[in-house]
Parts: sequence; C-alpha cells; structure tokens
Amino acid sequence: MEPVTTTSIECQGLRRRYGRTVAVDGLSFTVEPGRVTGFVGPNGAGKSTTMRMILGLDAPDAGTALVCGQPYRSLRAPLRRVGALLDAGAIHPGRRACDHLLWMAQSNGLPPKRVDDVLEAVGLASVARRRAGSFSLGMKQRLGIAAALLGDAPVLLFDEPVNGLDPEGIHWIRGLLRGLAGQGRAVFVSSHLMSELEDTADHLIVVARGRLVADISVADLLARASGDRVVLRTARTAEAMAALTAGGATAALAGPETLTVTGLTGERITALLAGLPFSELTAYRVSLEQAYLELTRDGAEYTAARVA
Ligand SMILES: Nc1ncnc2c1ncn2[C@@H]1O[C@H](COP(=O)(O)OP(=O)(O)OP(=O)(O)O)[C@@H](O)[C@H]1O
Repeated sequence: MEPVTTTSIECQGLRRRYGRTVAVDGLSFTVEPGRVTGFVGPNGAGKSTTMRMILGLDAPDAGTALVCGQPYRSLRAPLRRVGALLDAGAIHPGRRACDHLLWMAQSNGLPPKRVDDVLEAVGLASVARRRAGSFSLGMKQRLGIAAALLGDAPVLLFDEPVNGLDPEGIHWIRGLLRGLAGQGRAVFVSSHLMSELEDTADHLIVVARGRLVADISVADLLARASGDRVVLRTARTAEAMAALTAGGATAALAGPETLTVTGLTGERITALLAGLPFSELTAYRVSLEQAYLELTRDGAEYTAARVA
C-alpha cells in the first residue's frame, strides 16, 4: 500500500440532479483512513450517485469530491489509489475471471502476480479460469471485490457489497472489511440496511433524500442510545421496582421478569435489592438499527455529534 499523506475521501457540498430529481443535495462528509465508514440510507437516497461522483464517473452540478486530496480524474495510477466495487454484474460474461483481472492489471501497470493474490484473497482461485457468465451472483460479487483489491489501494469503496452473498459470504466480507481498515485503509461501504453494518462499521454517514442525516461514530451512537440503562432479570419485578424507585432510579417493565433501570450504577442497584434474588444484571445493549431509530425518532438531524 502506498503511503497516503492526506485524508482519504472528502466531499464538500456535493450536488447532483437528474431532471427534476435531486439525487444528491449538498452532501459534505469525510471518510477517514483506518476505519470502516458505513454509508447508509434507504433506496434512492443518493448513495450510488455519490460514489460515482467520488470515482469521477458522474460530474457534480456543484461541490467537490476529493480522493487523497485530488479529484479522481487527476489521480495518476488511480487503481493504486482507490479500489471500488460499484456494480458486480458489470463484467463481460464471456471473459474468464482471471482474464478480466489481468486486463485491469495490465491497463493500470500492475504486476500480473496481483491477479493470483486477489483471486486467492476472495476465494475464487479454484474457478479463476471459468467465464464470468457462469458465476453466481455471490461469485460475481467476489470477483468485483477482487478487482477493487487489485491495486492494493489505500482507499476502498464498496457499493452494497453483501448483495447476493450467503451468510457465510456476509461473515467473510465483514472480516475482509475490518481487516482492510485494520491495515490503515479508508473503507467506505454502502448499505440500505443499518443492520448489515452491525459489527462492521466504525463510523456512519447516514443520508436520506440526498441529504446528510447523521455523521457519527458507531460507539457514540450506541452509547447515546443505551444511556446508563441496565437490564435486570428477576422473578420479583414488583418488589424490585419498588426498591429501586425508592432509591431514586427509574425502573420500567421491559418483558416478563425483566426490568430496565436508569439512573443508578450496577453496584447501587445490587445494594438496593438487598438480597432480592435476580438472575442477570447487565448493561443495556441496543442494535445499531434500534440506536439509530431512537436518536432520529423526532426527525431531528443528527450531525452535531460528529466524531473526527
Ligand atoms: N442516471 C440516472 N438518471 C436518472 N435518475 C437517476 C440516475 N441515477 C440515479 N437517479 C435517481 O437519483 C436518486 C438517487 O439514486 P441512487 O442510485 O444514487 O440512490 P441509492 O441510495 O444508491 O439507492 P439504492 O440503495 O437503491 O442503490 C434516485 O431517485 C434515482 O432514481
């Protein structure tokens, strides 16, 4: 990987319209190296359009998108700077997997050995000589990922990379993305489902109708949503609730034999229960999806908590 001296991807005031549709509406964000940044939003939110503008495949009506400090089109040896998976289906069906990659490598001045390396990395080495047209959607997805990895680039973009992958494939790609970020690369990955980024993303850029809704670290999002709530499991909910409320906590029934308690530490709760039997006392954990929904319930934008 080439050393990078500038921040990896910087978008400033990006805007793009198609006829009457404003696909991207003044989007500004930065994708930092060394972490997986999830790019989340419902279908049609403008994610692919943004990625195409970052990659110089579409021109913004306003604003700028820089990769390693430069517009994509002015990068020398762009494949060595940024690898991308946009549309896994965009491969000539008659071309063998290895030839597809070899052609990309040669036209970008990369050693042919890289082809073997990336085919191995994505688990397609044994089918390297098969034609792409015979590949399943998941195999095409892996081939697209191999192409993105070819230039050993410090910046990587993946548009909906889990599409077509089975559970084992999804598990694999999570590990791959985390590994790439762990090597110091900037990994930018889109999804229309928050849950797909659970255990993968460190940071989230959330968009809706072309606009930025949230720019926040996952840790911060989860911490804010979880608050200082703890989960208490006990068969004696009524007594526990009375004791905890008297001790200054807010306790609510969250299910059979389950209370959520806010406002007290675990130690204090244990003390207040004064020997009342309980089977569990743990920090309240929310899913990424839940956390996001809780924070945006009132429709407020959530960009203030940006963590650089
Ligand atoms: N080439 C185009 N011509 C016309 N409209 C387009 C074009 N590309 C995108 N759009 C429109 O721009 C909006 C944003 O589309 P985009 O594909 O960027 O969203 P997305 O967030 O990637 O959605 P998805 O999750 O479905 O891929 C949509 O309303 C789409 O119909």
